[in-house]
Amino acid sequence: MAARLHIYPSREEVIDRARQLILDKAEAAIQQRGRFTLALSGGNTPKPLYEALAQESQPWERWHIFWGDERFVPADHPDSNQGMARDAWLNQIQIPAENIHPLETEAATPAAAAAANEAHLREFFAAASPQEWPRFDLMLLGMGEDGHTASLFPKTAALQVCDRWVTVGQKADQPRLTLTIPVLNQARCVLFVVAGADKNPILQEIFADSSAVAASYPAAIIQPEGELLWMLDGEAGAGLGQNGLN
Ligand SMILES: O=C(O)[C@H](O)[C@@H](O)[C@H](O)[C@H](O)COP(=O)(O)O
Repeated sequence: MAARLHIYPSREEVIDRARQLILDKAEAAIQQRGRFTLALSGGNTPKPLYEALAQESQPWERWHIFWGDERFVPADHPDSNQGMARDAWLNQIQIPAENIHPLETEAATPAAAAAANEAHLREFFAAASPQEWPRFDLMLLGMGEDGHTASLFPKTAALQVCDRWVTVGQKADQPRLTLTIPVLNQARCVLFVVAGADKNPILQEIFADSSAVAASYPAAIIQPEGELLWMLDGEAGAGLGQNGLN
């Protein structure tokens, strides 16, 4: 499905629109399937979104929270994506502990952690065969200045992994855990939330350049069968047309 791109004047409005979209997707998923499976992104951009969600009144017992990626650090480490989302949101709401599915980093090595987390996901999604893929209701993603998303960094081996659900990403010398491209592309809806002028050059390449280089950026490789929505603030989206949301 083609990307729908919308550019909002301010970062605050992007966060508010993203919040509303998440609530809309949650309501629909719960009505249709009895639960809402949401995978979170890390970094700085989504923190105010998580803080806004902490103010909502929702049937949290129907929500299941996952992460698209995680730094290979303990949950109480300042770099932990899990830790950031718990502090900003999950510790403020009545959600059953078993509904929170972090990418655990307790294994001895990143590869062992990737395998252990994949086993948990396969059990949750009741995957009957190795060829099955999980279908998250909503995959929330950010994008780095280099075009990475989740912990899928340009020119890394993780981009070639197409037979696993979870693999090891590599940011320079920092190992990470990340869902793989096939898993991201299986999501019913992928929502990129990107803000700031520093992201504009790479967005110009991704959206205004049909070259193979632009298509090679990890964020550009995310082409789900379901919905693909980009929500940008004015700085990130400067010079880009918009074809999207009302
Ligand atoms: O673990 C992470 O850091 C994220 O999952 C990563 O993919 C993030 O979305 C981008 O790096 C953008 O980060 P900012 O929002 O901080 O710019």
